[in-house]
This record gives sequence, structure tokens and C-alpha cells, in this order.
Amino acid sequence: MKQINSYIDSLFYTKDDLLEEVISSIQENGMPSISVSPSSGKLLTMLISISGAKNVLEIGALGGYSGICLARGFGSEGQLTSLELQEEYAKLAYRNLSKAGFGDQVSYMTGAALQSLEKLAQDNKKFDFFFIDADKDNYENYLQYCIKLAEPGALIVMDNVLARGSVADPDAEPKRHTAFMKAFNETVAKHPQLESMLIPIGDGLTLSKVIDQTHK
Ligand SMILES: C[S@@+](CC[C@H](N)C(=O)[O-])C[C@H]1O[C@@H](n2cnc3c(N)ncnc32)[C@H](O)[C@@H]1O
Repeated sequence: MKQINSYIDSLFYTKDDLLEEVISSIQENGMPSISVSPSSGKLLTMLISISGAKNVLEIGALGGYSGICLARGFGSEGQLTSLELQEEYAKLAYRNLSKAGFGDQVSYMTGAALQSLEKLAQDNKKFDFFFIDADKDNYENYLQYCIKLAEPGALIVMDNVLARGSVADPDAEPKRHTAFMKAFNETVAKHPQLESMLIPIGDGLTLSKVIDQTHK
């Protein structure tokens, strides 16, 4: 997996000073180095621009790396709502999004994402693109909320679904979330409201389209 990702990054990722500054700012602030991989970030940008999504919800901001990738996809016309547990992380993410020129197009909701999602549901908010990249134990809950908050045909992208390849390789040392991710991937694959595919890039991204029930 590592070798394949290095190969993909070496061919398709071009040096990006702004994103490299984001990575440095995360390290300087003593935060974990767990942003999406460069190629996953580029794919997020492409998915937003191809789908034309303008109202994006991110779960798990960290220092704003994926937030910038998402915002680049909608350019000057979209809005990003980002949910982050840690106030300090959200502040850094906001500074980085502002540096990237998206300060007016992003808003952060801090605290446990499940509470923020419940608030968004109560307020009848709708989104056309979701990126789930926070605590893995809640992935199924996050997925259910995203479906609830989705415009028909919305896309939901979930990161880390391969758990470093351990979900597919019986000889690999199991990770903390291997068993959980295996079960989650089965749920997504069979979900009646989703049409999905797992893309083995970075730590694995699943891309799900919310089926428009009115056109079935
Ligand atoms: C893998 S990092 C996100 C990386 C980010 N998406 C990127 O690629 O730039 C996961 C983030 O989820 C946040 N998080 C963990 N548990 C959470 C929760 N219950 N509610 C909201 N955010 C949470 C963590 O603080 C962390 O910043």
C-alpha cells in the first residue's frame, strides 16, 4: 500500500507550498500528523469540482489541510461547514483556511461532532458533499447523520476505511480499528440508500452517492 501510494504521489501530486505550510503549522502546534495524504487531498478537490458541490460538511478539521482541498474544489462560490472536537485545532484550521483565501467561506462548529450534527438536523440544514474523517468509533453514526442531512444525489466521502490495508490482508497486524472498519465497510457496501465504491488511495477513501429515492 505504501509503495503504491508513493508511486501515485510521485506522479500525480505537484508540490504545493501552501499545503506544506499547513503541515508545518500542525507540527509546530504539537498536533498529530494525521492529515489526509496529498493524493487524497487532490482527489477531494477534484470530486467537489466534478460534482459541482457548493455546500460542504466536513467532520474532523485538524489543521485545515483537507478543508483547503475541499474549498479549492468549489472556489469562490461554495461554503464549508467543519466540525471539530478541539477548539484550538479549529482555530488553527481557520487561520490556514484564511491564508488560503477561504476565511469568509468557512465556519467551524466545535465540540463533539454528534452534537453539532444533531443541531444541523434540527435546523433543517442540507449539504451536497460530506467528508467524514474524525473518530472511527462514530463512523456509522456520522454516516446516518450525513444521509439525513443530504440533498438528493449528495456525495459522502469517508477516510481511513482500509485501516492501513489491515481490513484486506489477513497476515497484516490488526490495527485498533481493523475489525470496526471491516464491519463498517460491509454496512456501507450493502446500504440501501447508498451507491458506493472504495478507492484504495491514501488510507482508503469510500465514495458514496446518496440514492435519490424519488427517482427509483
Ligand atoms: C484525522 S484528523 C482530521 C484530519 C483532517 N480531515 C485533514 O485531513 O486535514 C481527525 C480529527 O477529528 C477530530 N475529532 C476526533 N473526535 C471527534 C469528535 N467526537 N467530534 C469532532 N471531531 C473529532 C480530531 O480532533 C482530529 O482533529
